[in-house]
Amino acid sequence: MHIDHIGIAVEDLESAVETYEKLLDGQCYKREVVEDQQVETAFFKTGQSKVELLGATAPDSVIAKYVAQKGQGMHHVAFEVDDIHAELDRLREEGFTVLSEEPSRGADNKLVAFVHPKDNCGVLVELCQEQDG
Ligand SMILES: CC[C@@H](C(=O)O)C(=O)SCCNC(=O)CCNC(=O)[C@H](O)C(C)(C)COP(=O)(O)OP(=O)(O)OC[C@H]1O[C@@H](n2cnc3c(N)ncnc32)[C@H](O)[C@@H]1OP(=O)(O)O
Ligand SMILES: [Co+2]
Repeated sequence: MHIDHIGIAVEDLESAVETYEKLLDGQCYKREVVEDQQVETAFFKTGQSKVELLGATAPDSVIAKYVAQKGQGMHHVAFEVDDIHAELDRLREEGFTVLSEEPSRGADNKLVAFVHPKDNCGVLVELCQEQDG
């Protein structure tokens, strides 16, 4: 298991991309809309991990709700795993609240699922697994 990315909720994706291009002295290498999550993502490489900027694509997106309540900032940490189904079963058995029955399609050709922040010392955790093809 390793940290795949940190997710940062932003108000205005264009302006956040400009800021992070300056901050990290590098280009955003990928932009992708993920309809299931009602977000647009912008990715930056930082060594073996990534920074994922997240802008809402709809007023009822979880990102719009988060930014309205807490303002822009760190939204989640994502751990890449080899077998997301096995890992979710293990976490359920340990008593963690997994936020969906099944993983769904995330950005960057990954399957993703989330664990409630109340179980992780206030941090929303994403698990992700590379999909074939
Ligand atoms: C692009 C796809 C994918 C990828 O490939 O990387 C992504 O990253 S998608 C990212 C966006 N999607 C998600 O976050 C999906 C999972 N999240 C959820 O299901 C919800 O956001 C939530 C975590 C269940 C919270 O939703 P809800 O219960 O409706 O929100 P509330 O506003 O009522 O909050 C309840 C409680 O939880 C605290 N909270 C909410 N979000 C976070 C957060 N990101 N980090 C830490 N804490 C969070 C919120 O403050 C409330 O706390 P209390 O007020 O103390 O009750
Ligand atoms: Co993410």
